[in-house]
Amino acid sequence: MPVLKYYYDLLSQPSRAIYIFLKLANIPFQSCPVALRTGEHQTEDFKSSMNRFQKVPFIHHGDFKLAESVAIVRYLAREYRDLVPDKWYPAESKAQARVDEYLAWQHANTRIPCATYFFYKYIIPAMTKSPPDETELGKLESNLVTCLDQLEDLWLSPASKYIAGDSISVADIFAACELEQTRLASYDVTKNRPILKAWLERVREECNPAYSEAHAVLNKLVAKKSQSKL
Ligand SMILES: N[C@@H](CCC(=O)N[C@@H](CS)C(=O)NCC(=O)O)C(=O)O
Repeated sequence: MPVLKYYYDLLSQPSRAIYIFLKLANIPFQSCPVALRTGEHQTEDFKSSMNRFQKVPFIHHGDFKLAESVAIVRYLAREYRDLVPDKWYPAESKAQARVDEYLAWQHANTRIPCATYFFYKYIIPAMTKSPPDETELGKLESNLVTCLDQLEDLWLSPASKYIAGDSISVADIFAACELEQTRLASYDVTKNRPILKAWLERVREECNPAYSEAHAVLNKLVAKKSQSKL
């Protein structure tokens, strides 16, 4: 098996998801951090030699280069089938299809609402040094609320312990990493949401210590932000 190089930034939600998966599956990899904040991904050289989409996460597996977190997780689950515990991406057709159903759904229905809210409330004000437009922020918050309602109503309720059923899978890792990002925008996704809160606690616990390791930088920034408000 060729060396697996993993390129990521732990402040990126899909980067954390793949990082946690690699750790939980005991897949050996060479760690290749990319600091998005320095813009190192924006050069022509990066585009031609590293990742043509100029985003993280991505992998180089020998000569093979692959981007897009969902494609990466599926590829790794196939390539390292002997290492990866089945629960993370089940081999059985229908169980795998249920995980895939969420991975397809989440792009538009979890990632976009969470990431857009985070970007508008946290990144843009940090860049422009001015507060976000309240009307626009209200619209984005309402999209986020819809996303959380749907996670509870369509995926976790009434009896589903995890996103894809009774067993934890990569679907839960992807969802949790997106939701965690909103803490930086001072949004508590678990407030008045006992189902989501219990699920998130289960996921954190079952994915530790990899989960905490992946979220350490984000947790530090959240703590710094709340201290600056005191
Ligand atoms: N659909 C892609 C999304 C990748 C993505 O949007 N990455 C962001 C960080 S979360 C990025 O690299 N942004 C840098 C930029 O757009 O300049 C995936 O799932 O891997």
